[in-house]
Amino acid sequence: MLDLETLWQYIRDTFKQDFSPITFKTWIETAHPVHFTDNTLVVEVASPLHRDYWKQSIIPEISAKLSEMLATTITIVAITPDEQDPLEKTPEKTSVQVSSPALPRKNSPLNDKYTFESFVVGKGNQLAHAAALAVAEEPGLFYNPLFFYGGVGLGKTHLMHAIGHQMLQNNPNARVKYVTSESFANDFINSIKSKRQEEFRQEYRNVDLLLVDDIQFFSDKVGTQEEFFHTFNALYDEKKQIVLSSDRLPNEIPKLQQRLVSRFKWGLSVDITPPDLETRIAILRNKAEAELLSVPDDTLSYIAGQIDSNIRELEGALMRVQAYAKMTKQPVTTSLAAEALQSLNGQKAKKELSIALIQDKVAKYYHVSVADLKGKKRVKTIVVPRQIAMYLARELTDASLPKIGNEFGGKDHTTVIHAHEKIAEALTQDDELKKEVGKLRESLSS
Ligand SMILES: Nc1ncnc2c1ncn2[C@@H]1O[C@H](COP(=O)(O)OP(=O)(O)OP(=O)(O)O)[C@@H](O)[C@H]1O
Repeated sequence: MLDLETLWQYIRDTFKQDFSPITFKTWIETAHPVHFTDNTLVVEVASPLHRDYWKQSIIPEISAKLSEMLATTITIVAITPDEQDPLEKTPEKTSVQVSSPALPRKNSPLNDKYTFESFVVGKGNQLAHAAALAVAEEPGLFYNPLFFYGGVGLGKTHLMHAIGHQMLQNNPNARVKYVTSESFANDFINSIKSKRQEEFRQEYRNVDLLLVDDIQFFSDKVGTQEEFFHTFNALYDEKKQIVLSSDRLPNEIPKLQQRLVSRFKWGLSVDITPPDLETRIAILRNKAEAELLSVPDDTLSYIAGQIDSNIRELEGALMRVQAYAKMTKQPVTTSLAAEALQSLNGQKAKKELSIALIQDKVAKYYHVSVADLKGKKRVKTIVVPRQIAMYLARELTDASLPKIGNEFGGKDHTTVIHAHEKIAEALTQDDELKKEVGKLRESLSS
């Protein structure tokens, strides 16, 4: 049976790919599903302007897509917050639906697409995948907490949802809660404002599995960290499974309390690194199959060769090729893919010269962390890579000196000038350094 949450998630997923990010953000992200009864979906939109646009443009698109995919007609009605929900027959219902706004999200639903079945295992994520599966099968037993870390768009969220799905499949009564760290923080703050802290605690502590995504956003949030510390302890003591994700290791998250850092290390921390070409091709093939697209193998290889770090971008590229083929009414071929991705490559080239990328490459090359490059440590093993990264940022980007200083943890522009001079000078004398910087330059321009 199709329910409101599943249907809405489906609509969001589909249109996130079909619409441009700005369209998606403006029209879909601002809307909320209200009711789904008798094949009629009521959606609350932000304003009369939104409603009119929905009527004219969004509803016909969604309806067409839904009837194609579900082989049934779904009527969609858009209303503004001031308008009466047409499906609401009794006043009592109002109080059920529009309960106090204090704790708006009870349970962020899991994304149906993010399962173990749809996850392609390769070198970069093998360990993370195995740990995820172990935790899903035996929650609270092996690795508690399980901590995923790694770059953007590499499948951390996907694996977290997969754990949730698997656990529910094994035990449909399991209480699974997935939130981003920001939702956790918002819920916590709202609970204080509305004096519902007890309710908040019940919600977060009476679960069998708590998944908290992107916990790097806890940095700086002192009160939230305090509350999370107690949530963590309560769950841990009850042997309930905790799974966390971040773009870096716990001890690299700025301003994360030491006691949280040490607790996060109690279990297993496992990183996810960018997939190799073979894995990228396999991911694309899976995606093409799931979306019922027919894409020749050499075209999949071509697309996989174009984007080598972020799987979200990789999937986006495939969708772009598909949309381009549809628009120009041509079959998907490698040359068509090359045409479709041309502008993307332009953007990529620009992005390759971003300071963040320079920092990333330099950090990896010298086996230090990006946090160290941005930090204040004065040991030589960090100072030299930091100065090299600043030098390259000055040489290879158009960024101003203050901007570069800012990107290095808020340093003064004179520090950047000093670093640049120092390395420029050293390069005239030190052949080894010259070689290293040459290699870095090369890797940044490839
Ligand atoms: N191994 C994989 N197999 C199939 N799909 C994958 C794999 N890894 C990532 N994806 C897909 O790539 C997209 C991005 O993944 P996800 O959102 O999980 O990344 P993330 O690491 O959580 O990123 P962020 O740091 O931005 O939160 C998703 O659509 C996901 O399904």
